[in-house]
Amino acid sequence: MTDLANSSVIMIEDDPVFGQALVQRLRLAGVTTHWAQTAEMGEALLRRHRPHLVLCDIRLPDGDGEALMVRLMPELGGVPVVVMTAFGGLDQAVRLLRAGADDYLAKPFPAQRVLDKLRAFAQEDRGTEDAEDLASVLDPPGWRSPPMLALQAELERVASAEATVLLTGESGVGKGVAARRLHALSGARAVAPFVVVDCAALPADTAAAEVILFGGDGAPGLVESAGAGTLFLDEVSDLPASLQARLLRLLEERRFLRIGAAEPVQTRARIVATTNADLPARVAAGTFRADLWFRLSGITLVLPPLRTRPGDLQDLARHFLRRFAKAERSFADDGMAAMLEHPWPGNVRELRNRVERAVLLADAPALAAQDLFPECANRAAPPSPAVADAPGEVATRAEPLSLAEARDAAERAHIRRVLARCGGRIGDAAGALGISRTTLWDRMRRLGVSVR
Ligand SMILES: Nc1ncnc2c1ncn2[C@@H]1O[C@H](COP(=O)(O)OP(=O)(O)OP(=O)(O)O)[C@@H](O)[C@H]1O
Repeated sequence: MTDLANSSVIMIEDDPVFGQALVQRLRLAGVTTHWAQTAEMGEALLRRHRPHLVLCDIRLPDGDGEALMVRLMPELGGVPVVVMTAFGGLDQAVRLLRAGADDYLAKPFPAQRVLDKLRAFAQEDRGTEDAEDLASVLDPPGWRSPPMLALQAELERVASAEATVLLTGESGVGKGVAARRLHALSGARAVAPFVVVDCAALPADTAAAEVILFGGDGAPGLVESAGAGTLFLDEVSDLPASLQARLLRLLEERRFLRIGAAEPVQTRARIVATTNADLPARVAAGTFRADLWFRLSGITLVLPPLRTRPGDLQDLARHFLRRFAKAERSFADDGMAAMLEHPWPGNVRELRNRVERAVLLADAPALAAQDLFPECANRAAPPSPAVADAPGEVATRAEPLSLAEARDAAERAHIRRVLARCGGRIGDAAGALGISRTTLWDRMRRLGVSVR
């Protein structure tokens, strides 16, 4: 991935001027950049996307970037985190490095430094799974059931048209994958860009959002960057009212105005939007424009929930197992039975996360129900294995653990398990844990874990 066209960054930065300049520069380099201006928005973005790099400012209007990162880093699965500090924030940056962040940049810094880091991290092969997911766009696993074959046929039918397509379905069901599949099927369009607009993450400030979408100050926006490709409006129901009007005009006239420009620009991009919200209900409630809904929903394709596709579930589970397991692993009979019974409220995303976690935590080669659904095992036989693994210190105490103690105990137990699985080899364990060797040593020292 030294070519940055397939890479993505989530940036959490509240300074509109610095943030916008950086976003534009990264996007010009072909990096898909999601920008959150608050800690809350950043957390929402990180729960939905696995970027190749997280850039996080330390001071945010609604909280502390340090606390946010310390809380989320364990869930990021090895995605590198680079902290941005203003003058005077060095102490916090150092604390974050100790807590597992990968690097820091002291502001102001040129955008090129971020691009260099992206390349360097990519060479360390610490990228995330989304790029691999893209590879499966040509033949998506778990698209064999009758409803998915019907969806595939519909995508093929509408692929070469220009018409706007709306993809609906529950969260995590694979709407993003379907949008990429549509793009890949669309002939000449497939070699043009596929540009993602994360509608939920556009800045609340309309002018700033308009610059990102339509461009300004001589720089193109996302609509223009899509060229003759696909403009993918993810979670379009989250588009603020002011931007709904601009989008409607774009759909009707196929033209837009760069901010501050006099001449409109024509777009040849095809628009594909997704939503997991009930848009007609939003229209009825007056929070989504009826005319925009009408324009968007001409061709609406619905992705069925995973619980209605048991055959696909098995295919997908095996796909994720192959992807996350380095050694030979399988599903135990009770593991597969439990998966077939589970209602999968988080759909394919939940399945992916459960298999990934089970591969890392389970000791036996065959993943059992308790590895895939540890919350059920814990309910049946408290205390949790993670806590019981930390002898004396916590398991025998009568009063409840503080959050920090519980986190340390779980982390300590997990590091011990992974180290044991890797035969005590620090490099392998760090790789499996998605952290650097230095970070692992540091954590082991702090948590009192030794290599036996
Ligand atoms: N058929 C598939 N093969 C491999 N991975 C898949 C497949 N379908 C979905 N995924 C993975 O599941 C996760 C969720 O998929 P995706 O983002 O497309 O869902 P979504 O319906 O757009 O979710 P949301 O509405 O929450 O944005 C992603 O990591 C995606 O790569």
